[in-house]
Amino acid sequence: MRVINVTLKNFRNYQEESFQPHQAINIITGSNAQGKTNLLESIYYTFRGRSFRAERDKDIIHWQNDTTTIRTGVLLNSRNVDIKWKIKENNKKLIINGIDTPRAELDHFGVVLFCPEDLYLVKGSPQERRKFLDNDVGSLNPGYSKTWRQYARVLTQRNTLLKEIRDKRTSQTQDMLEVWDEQLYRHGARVIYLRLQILKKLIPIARSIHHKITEGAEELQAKYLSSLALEPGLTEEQIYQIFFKTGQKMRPTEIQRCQTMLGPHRDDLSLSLNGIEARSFGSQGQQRTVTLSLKLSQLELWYREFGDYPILLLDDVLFELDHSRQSMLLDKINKVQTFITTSFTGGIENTIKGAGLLWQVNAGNLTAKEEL
Ligand SMILES: Nc1ncnc2c1ncn2[C@@H]1O[C@H](COP(=O)(O)OP(=O)(O)OP(=O)(O)O)[C@@H](O)[C@H]1O
Repeated sequence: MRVINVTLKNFRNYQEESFQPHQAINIITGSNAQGKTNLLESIYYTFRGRSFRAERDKDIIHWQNDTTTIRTGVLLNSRNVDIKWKIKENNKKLIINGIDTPRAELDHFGVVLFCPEDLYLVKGSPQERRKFLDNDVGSLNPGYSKTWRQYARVLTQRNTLLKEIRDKRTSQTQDMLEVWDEQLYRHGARVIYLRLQILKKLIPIARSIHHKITEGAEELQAKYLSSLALEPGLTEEQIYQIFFKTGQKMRPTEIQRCQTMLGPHRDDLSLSLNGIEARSFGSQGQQRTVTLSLKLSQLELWYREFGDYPILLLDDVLFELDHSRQSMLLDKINKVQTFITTSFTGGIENTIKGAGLLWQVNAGNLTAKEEL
């Protein structure tokens, strides 16, 4: 998969910009606050239909305008695809090859992002790891995002109903709750099942990459921690049955607390190095390496599943890695179209000679600086 061209109109500080990236490595350089990350954000938005850092779509629209468009030409399985997003404050439209298209069509386009905030995946709260499960792990199964959205909708509605029942503000009885429970258990079991299926393939790849990066010094262990008591190897139906039984017992407490206490929104991923929890005991460098192994394993698994590599976006992270990790990363991505932002190239131009293009961003204007 490859981005052939990008045209931005009123996207962040880009009023009108168009460029044809290199098929391999694109290094986007420039001083602080010029628009390097904005550029990566536009590529990420193309494939995910949302930003990785803006809470609201309004924030990505140029301040003096009310609409932004991102138009991206992509080569996917030898087919040219024209993806266009037209985004207003409260309304966005996806047009693929000139036709209005549902967002789910994008599940077939792969993008992996590695940015400084990803370090929280190891050292942050369980919520950060759930973000990883939903955005990164989930993207490896077309269909996951739809299931997750269905679950999230049911969860919100159920929590509202729990509160209304507790406050006796509703004539709806617990029968109504049963309707939501059924949907919660069904969608929730599917979310957990899909997560487990993907992790079963992803974790061994991450372990092997981590072993290689650390030259055998560290063994990475990753384990899904569920709020339900789950044995390994369960079917989706078995997970549903367990969710149903445990959920029913938990109901009185849930009404009291107005909260759904069990389900994938309460789950976590445990990450350890040589048997020691990476979150509390890993050094910054070790935590960064775990994140790197997990990101690289996504590239690899995407390739195994779909026969092609996704697009890789590295936002300000390459130069935070030590020299051997940088080399390992550059070595792994030689078949992957990559966009790297940095305000300091650190001589990388010499390492990747012949395999890319150096770009310069200045106040929302992008120019190709030199062929590497
Ligand atoms: N909606 C918007 N409209 C216009 N300009 C915006 C908008 N949102 C952000 N900007 C501008 O974009 C610039 C920041 O761009 P970006 O985050 O891409 O910087 P960067 O080049 O990656 O910087 P750094 O090296 O510091 O990370 C800032 O100057 C900011 O004022």
